[in-house]
Amino acid sequence: MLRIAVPNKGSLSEPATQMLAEAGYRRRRDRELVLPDPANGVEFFFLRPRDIAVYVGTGTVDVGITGRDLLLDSGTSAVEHRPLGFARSTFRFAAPAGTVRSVEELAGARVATSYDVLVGNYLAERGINASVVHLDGAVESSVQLGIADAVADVVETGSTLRAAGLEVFGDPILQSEAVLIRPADRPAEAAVDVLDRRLQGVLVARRYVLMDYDVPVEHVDEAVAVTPGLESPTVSPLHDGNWRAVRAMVLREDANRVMDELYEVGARAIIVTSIHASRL
Ligand SMILES: Nc1ncnc2c1ncn2[C@@H]1O[C@H](COP(=O)(O)OP(=O)(O)OP(=O)(O)O)[C@@H](O)[C@H]1O
Ligand SMILES: O=P(O)(O)OC[C@H]1O[C@H](OP(=O)(O)OP(=O)(O)O)[C@H](O)[C@@H]1O
Ligand SMILES: [Mg+2]
Repeated sequence: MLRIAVPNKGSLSEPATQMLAEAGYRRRRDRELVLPDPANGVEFFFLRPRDIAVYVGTGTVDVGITGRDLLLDSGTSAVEHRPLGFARSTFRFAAPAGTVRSVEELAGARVATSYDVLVGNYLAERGINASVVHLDGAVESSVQLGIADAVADVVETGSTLRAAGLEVFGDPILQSEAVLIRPADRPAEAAVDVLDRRLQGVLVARRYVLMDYDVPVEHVDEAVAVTPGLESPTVSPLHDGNWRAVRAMVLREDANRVMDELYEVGARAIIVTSIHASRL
């Protein structure tokens, strides 16, 4: 039975649960901490997102979902197996407008963060001697309240920073997103491969749509060049021998541009459908 750690709270919890449900696993109904799913040969452990790398790093659980930032901050030996495409954020320094312009200027300053190891390593690698102030959350308030000169925190829309009168400076410390992690010293076992393929299937189903259209025989090559698909598009005969039907996968975000281009080359009856599940 594969043991899988899943965040029980916070920004990662709901999208992780949703993704696992779309991948065909049993969904958590209440606030259970352990959820066996024997039909799929797995057992879920709902843990604090910050603790997941600790469990996976020691091999207590086989695989887990957490944030890349949390993984790096954990200092454990767990490794990233695959990015999962949700909870995307950057991790950045910020300070009141005009007070700190570069990371080098943090020398001698107090930097508040919930990610001490990540920030400590980043500063140490650059030889910058700043003191790291640990806070559990609402880090953005620390400067106004006088216990820090700058912060290092998760930024998604930037609205929390703005509301606190802070501005980012320096390069992003990290681009983060939810990731599947596994122990460093253990090769991915077959059961992990199944989970991994299922999660990839969800990612593909979310990223792509299926496009069907009819096109005159003499324009098939031009149309197929617009929709090359993953391997190669399906081209089928129609009852009217002058036309062909084509089916191909297209990136969801490109769907309208692709439909415009297909129409230009003579395609008609262009239909887009969502992909419910996939296995590449
Ligand atoms: N606004 C956000 N947008 C995207 N990802 C976020 C956001 N806030 C936190 N995360 C991500 O969530 C993970 C942190 O989860 P955690 O549950 O510790 O904090 P949280 O989501 O802020 O929840 P809490 O309410 O407990 O503070 C990190 O990987 C972080 O990058
Ligand atoms: O750039 P934004 O879209 O504003 O999002 C970023 C904010 O979201 C998270 O905070 P959360 O609400 O989880 O509170 P916390 O600081 O107590 O964790 C994160 O810690 C940032 O503060
Ligand atoms: Mg938070």
